[in-house]
Amino acid sequence: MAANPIYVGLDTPDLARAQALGRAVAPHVGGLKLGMEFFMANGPEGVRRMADVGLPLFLDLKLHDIPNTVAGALKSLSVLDVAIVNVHAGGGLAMMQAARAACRPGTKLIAVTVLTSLDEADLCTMGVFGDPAAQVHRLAVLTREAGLDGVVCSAHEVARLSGEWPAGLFVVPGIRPAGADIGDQKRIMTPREALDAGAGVLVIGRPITAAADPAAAAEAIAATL
Ligand SMILES: O=c1ccn([C@@H]2O[C@H](COP(=O)(O)O)[C@@H](O)[C@H]2O)c(=O)[nH]1
Repeated sequence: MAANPIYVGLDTPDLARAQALGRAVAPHVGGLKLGMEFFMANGPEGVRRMADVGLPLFLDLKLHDIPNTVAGALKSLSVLDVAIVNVHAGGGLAMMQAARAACRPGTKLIAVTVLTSLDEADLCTMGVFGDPAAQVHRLAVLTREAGLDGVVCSAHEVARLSGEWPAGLFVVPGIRPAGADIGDQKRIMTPREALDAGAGVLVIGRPITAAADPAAAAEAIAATL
């Protein structure tokens, strides 16, 4: 999608910190990802302020509700010129179709399949049995049927999905440079491996934002790609 596939996850409620981080890493990345933590604190105006950094924005709100409600949320968000927005594929086909119809033209609409913080044992506790890859695949097929532009998945599933859906956008979190702290992520891969597997966007948060020098961390990761 982007020449530089790195989107930095700015998980902070602090607008000034998000702006400072965004400006610091801007020369080394392709976009910025704003999630619930940022949006709950700063709202649409915060997103507009982050647009001033001059990079494409991924608004990672993971909308998940009945079709009418998700469509309404996307209509409200359509005042924002963001590159990517998302819903949860677990909301079902009708919800994703309603989201597609309501999404601002020009904004890529993608769906989260199985969170990268979940492994096979976690899925088992929710009554989903077997390798996460099977559930990711089921939800990606549903997402494509609904007419969305791509999915969020881990790097472990992206090779199969990108082979079957050549035009799809594959956004991959759970990215960890070798030796980095894993934190709460479970299905991880290095930036280089994820890119080679078929990722279009690499979502990288703490390995960059928690580094002593975020710009240097972003530059070092970009140099591996
Ligand atoms: O399955 C998913 C979907 C979204 N995320 C988001 O990506 C970043 C990852 O941050 P790290 O600090 O690199 O772990 C974070 O904002 C998540 O909300 C995800 O990790 N997995």
